Amino acid sequence: MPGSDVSATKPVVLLVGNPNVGKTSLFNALAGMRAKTANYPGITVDLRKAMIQVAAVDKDSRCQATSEIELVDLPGLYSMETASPEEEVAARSIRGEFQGELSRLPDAVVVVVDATNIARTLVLAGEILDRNLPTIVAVNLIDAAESSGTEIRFDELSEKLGCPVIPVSARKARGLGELREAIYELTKPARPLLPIAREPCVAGCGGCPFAARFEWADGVAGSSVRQTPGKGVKLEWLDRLLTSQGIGLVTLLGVMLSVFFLIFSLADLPMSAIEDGFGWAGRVIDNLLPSSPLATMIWLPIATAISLSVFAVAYWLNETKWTRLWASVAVLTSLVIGSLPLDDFRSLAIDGVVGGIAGVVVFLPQICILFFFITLLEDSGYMARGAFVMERLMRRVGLPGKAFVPMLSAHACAIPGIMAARTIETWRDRLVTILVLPLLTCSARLPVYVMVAALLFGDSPWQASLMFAGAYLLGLLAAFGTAFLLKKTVVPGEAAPLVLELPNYRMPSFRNAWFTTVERATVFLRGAGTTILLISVVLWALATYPKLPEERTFSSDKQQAQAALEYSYAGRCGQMVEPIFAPLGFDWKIDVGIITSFAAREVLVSTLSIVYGLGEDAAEEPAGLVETLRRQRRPDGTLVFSTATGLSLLVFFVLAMQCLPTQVVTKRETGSWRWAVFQFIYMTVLAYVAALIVYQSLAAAGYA
Ligand SMILES: Nc1nc2c(ncn2[C@@H]2O[C@H](COP(=O)(O)OP(=O)(O)OP(=O)(O)O)[C@@H](O)[C@H]2O)c(=O)[nH]1
Ligand SMILES: [Mg+2]
Repeated sequence: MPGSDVSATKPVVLLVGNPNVGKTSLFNALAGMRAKTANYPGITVDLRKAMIQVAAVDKDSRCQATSEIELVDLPGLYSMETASPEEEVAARSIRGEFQGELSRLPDAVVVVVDATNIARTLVLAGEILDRNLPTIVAVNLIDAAESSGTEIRFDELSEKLGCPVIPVSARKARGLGELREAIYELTKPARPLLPIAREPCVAGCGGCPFAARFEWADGVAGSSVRQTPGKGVKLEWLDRLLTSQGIGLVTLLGVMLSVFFLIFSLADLPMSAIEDGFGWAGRVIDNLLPSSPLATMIWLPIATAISLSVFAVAYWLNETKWTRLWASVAVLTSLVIGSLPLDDFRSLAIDGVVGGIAGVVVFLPQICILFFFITLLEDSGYMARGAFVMERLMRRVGLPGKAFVPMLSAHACAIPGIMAARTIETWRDRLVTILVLPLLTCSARLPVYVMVAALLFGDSPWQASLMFAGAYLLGLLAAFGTAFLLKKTVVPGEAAPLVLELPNYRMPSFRNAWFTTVERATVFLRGAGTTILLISVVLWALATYPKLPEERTFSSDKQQAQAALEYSYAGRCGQMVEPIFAPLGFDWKIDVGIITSFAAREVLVSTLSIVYGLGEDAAEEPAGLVETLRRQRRPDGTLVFSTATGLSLLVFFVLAMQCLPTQVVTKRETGSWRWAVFQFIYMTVLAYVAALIVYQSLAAAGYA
């Protein structure tokens, strides 16, 4: 957790409010952080802390006085009478009962309310004010309120509430200085005790306290908020359409299809630029390494010299502690350089390292474009309408409505999705959600989808995006089908419905979309530079050694390269499992990719890049991954990547469980390996059978 090295003596200030009022956005703006925000409720499920400076001009001394406070972002809650675990996290912190670091009453509470919906979001403020904690009300989203013609008299509001009221806009960074000042005043050491000039918010109600609170909030809002007639945009008709069973579903499909179309029409240019870049890097390395026979002879002493100097630098680096990791990498590299003959080293650098990394990184543009648009959609409020449409279908198959947010996160990666399933109250609902989440398309599958789309439908962005949408849909249908089967067999029961308040439409923030995209890209590149790089080097070694005996001769270089590949460990291994995957249309080189991709799915593309790259004739014009794959032929002369094989490979990757970290998290969240093993067997068998059906039926129809 960021900033957890917090001293207990600093004042603790809580950010409290209804879900989706912009608490996390305000937290990010005040603390300079980038925690996840989105325009639907239930994004924050745990508390998050940061130390921030608050300051004010001291009235007596007339100097700027500063102090440090601990700001805590909480999950949203509607009332102190909580309904779900994440609301309970927030309520306990307010009551000062939270075990661990927050085990005392907060020094101040900032209640965040939504300027576009004051009456509803003030209800909680009333409840907090009745607790007599030092409170500030921050009216957020004033930018949105202004543009919809809502006028708020903040002085009057402050008088009615009996506490400071600060208008802010987390998005536009307005009012942050005033808020900091107000926090400073409330938390400064010698703070005078403020008399409470306010009637308790539920005074005089003999009946239902909830009704009284709503009435009170309506009264306060009614007297201090004015709506300019005709200015606010009423979009109820749109919501009726977007959440209806028919049009809503069609719209959701259309929106997703358009995003996929954008991916394929925009990514072409950056993708070929990256491909060219790696091609250029390969040529540079090739030219840098000496190639004359004499140089080959003296390579060993040169390599030893390079190796020793790298080692010396590594040793020196090791003295400073933080570079130990890099020093070990350098030592390892120096050993490899020193021990390889020149030609092998050339192949390792060009085919193994550059080829392996290039195979994955070329798909970066697609991933960036996807996340950019999805974040914009989330922020606009549209995704919450999508949730509404999906919720009805989900409940029918036994998935709880609350599974929607985990399902949305699982489209980046199953692991945060499984963790987000913690918000689901009942064990049955949580288990079903956890078991089906890995079937949804995570970003590790994207390179495989894009590769197949480029192979089969390289010239038609429309067909490519349809295929893409089909793959997403297949994952979703498989998840629904599995949930339904589970409901009928292993974990029977009815799922709980979701009470979801539709958030207002908001102008999406490009800044937020940009940062989310950069974050996803960084995760992806870090993977390419570490895991994928390591696997690529190991795979290169397995596909290169043992070498063909010298005495064997071949009629062409291409034949020799093929024979060498078949003779290697990877080749033998691939040929051994060939009979298992042959009915799915895979040749033994794809099988090597299937085996390595159980480490991480995207390793398939780097593996294919290396294995097919090594089998190429060195004299032939080098090509990018997709072009290389497209020209591969089987021994009988037919294309390896026919429509049947391509789609069978795609289906296998949509459905197979090929992610060890996810399994570990499933084990942790369900408390036993039983469910992780169940998930693995179930998904792998499903993937095999589905790919088998796809290949055999397409082959029968003449597409093999
Ligand atoms: N226009 C505008 N939008 C804002 C502002 N503050 C937040 N938002 C948007 O409101 C949405 C919700 O923001 P969050 O910060 O995730 O809200 P939250 O209160 O933390 O939500 P939960 O964690 O789900 O309770 C996001 O789409 C934000 O971009 C603002 O000042 N102006
Ligand atoms: Mg939040």
